[in-house]
Amino acid sequence: MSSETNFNISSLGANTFSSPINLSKTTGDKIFNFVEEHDRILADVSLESFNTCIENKTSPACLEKAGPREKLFFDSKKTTAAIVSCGGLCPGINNVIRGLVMALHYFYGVKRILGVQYGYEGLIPENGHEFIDLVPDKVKDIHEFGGTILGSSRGAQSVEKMVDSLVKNKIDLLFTIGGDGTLKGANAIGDEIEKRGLDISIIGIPKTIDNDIDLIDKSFGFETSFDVASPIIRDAHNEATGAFNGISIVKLMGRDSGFIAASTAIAMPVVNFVFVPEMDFQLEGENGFLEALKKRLNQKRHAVIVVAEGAGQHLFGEDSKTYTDASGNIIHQDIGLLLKHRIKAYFDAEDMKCTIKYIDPSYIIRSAPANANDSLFCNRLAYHAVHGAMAGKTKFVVGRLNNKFVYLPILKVVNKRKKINMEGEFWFSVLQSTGQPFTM
Ligand SMILES: Nc1ncnc2c1ncn2[C@@H]1O[C@H](COP(=O)(O)OP(=O)(O)OP(=O)(O)O)[C@@H](O)[C@H]1O
Ligand SMILES: O=P(O)(O)OC[C@H]1O[C@](O)(CO)[C@@H](O)[C@@H]1O
Repeated sequence: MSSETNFNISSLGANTFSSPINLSKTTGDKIFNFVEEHDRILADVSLESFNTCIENKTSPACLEKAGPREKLFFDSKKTTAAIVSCGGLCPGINNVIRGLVMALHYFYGVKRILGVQYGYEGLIPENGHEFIDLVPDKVKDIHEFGGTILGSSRGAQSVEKMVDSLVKNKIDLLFTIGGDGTLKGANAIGDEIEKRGLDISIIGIPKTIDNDIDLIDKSFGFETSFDVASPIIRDAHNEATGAFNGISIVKLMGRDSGFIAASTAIAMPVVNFVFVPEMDFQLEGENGFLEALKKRLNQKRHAVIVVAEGAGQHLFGEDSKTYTDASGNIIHQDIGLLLKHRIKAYFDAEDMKCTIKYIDPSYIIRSAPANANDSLFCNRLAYHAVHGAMAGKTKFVVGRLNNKFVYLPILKVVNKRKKINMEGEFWFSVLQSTGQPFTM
């Protein structure tokens, strides 16, 4: 940022709370200077020391605690904010949008807040998606609905054109709500802004139902996903017990990480087998899954199987064609259907009667409204995102880490995906709950 003007929030008169908040009490006396902060996090802290810092739960000195700052970089009277949501849907996006608008409007008095429609596409004028004016009245009830009132999209857009659009529309803050693709995009926009020497802040609010964003404790919407999946598993169990050798297969989302499938299995402990992308398993052979399933049916006469969409892709063979979406993400083949067919063929060959039901509730789960805990979480994320933005920070994400809300450089969380540790105690809890063999 070129200018070093610091606005003191109490002198802005922007606070509409009836009793003014004593910011120095809530923040301590630390005053952040935009340029120094930016350089310190992105240049001076190596990934290695950053990671050590994260592992050090007692005093993570290099992690910057989120929250209001005593001095602000942006003058709220002249500030324009924009919000964009990209990638797949996820419970809680509307809560985040609502939280951002409310915090910007009521806490800081930012009156010009623009909603960008249909993801990054909406920042390219040729696409013809108009901005929406976001005011408290417009967003006050949107937490009741799943999805995103702004719409979303996948697919590459010109970073230069997006920055041109930010400049043309006098946007000072861009809040991006999305997964690792969106965050990489946000960082690229931030780089272009830096190259041009502009005073625009780019903020990321990590969104993915898969919970695969690295470092942070959890992403919003994840908890709702297994909350919504749990009664579906209960019903799948009813289907399985309703037939002799009844088998229910439920496919849940999880492109690269199986957190939804694994967490659902623990939350609704009627699941007998879980398959996640992180695991290797065989269908055939003495120690393979089909033998284990036969054993289970002979003992209990029913079985419930939960499979993450990215699991078992090796079973399709190396020659099988892979498809990608508009953003280049792999679209996995239908593992639920493959399991159904292979199980049926196996038991036919064994001359063993069975009834198989295959249930795929993926999109129903993803488009649900946030549960209470996620609603609370989304609100907190939005609140902290606004404070970091108004203090002049850029190219950062807000997230909860070791139970504290912190600001992290975008680049640190998109380095790799978070995955289930197959040697870790979380996975052992899954094995304990399902009773499935350690290896198959
Ligand atoms: N390196 C990048 N530079 C610029 N834009 C990017 C980059 N990577 C991804 N994007 C853009 O970010 C947007 C969202 O990406 P993507 O479709 O992969 O979803 P996502 O944010 O990863 O969410 P989900 O977890 O639902 O997949 C797309 O418009 C995509 O083109
Ligand atoms: O079909 P869509 O909307 O492209 O999204 C599917 C993908 O979205 C995700 O939920 C990530 O947001 C993945 O688990 C899944 O592969």
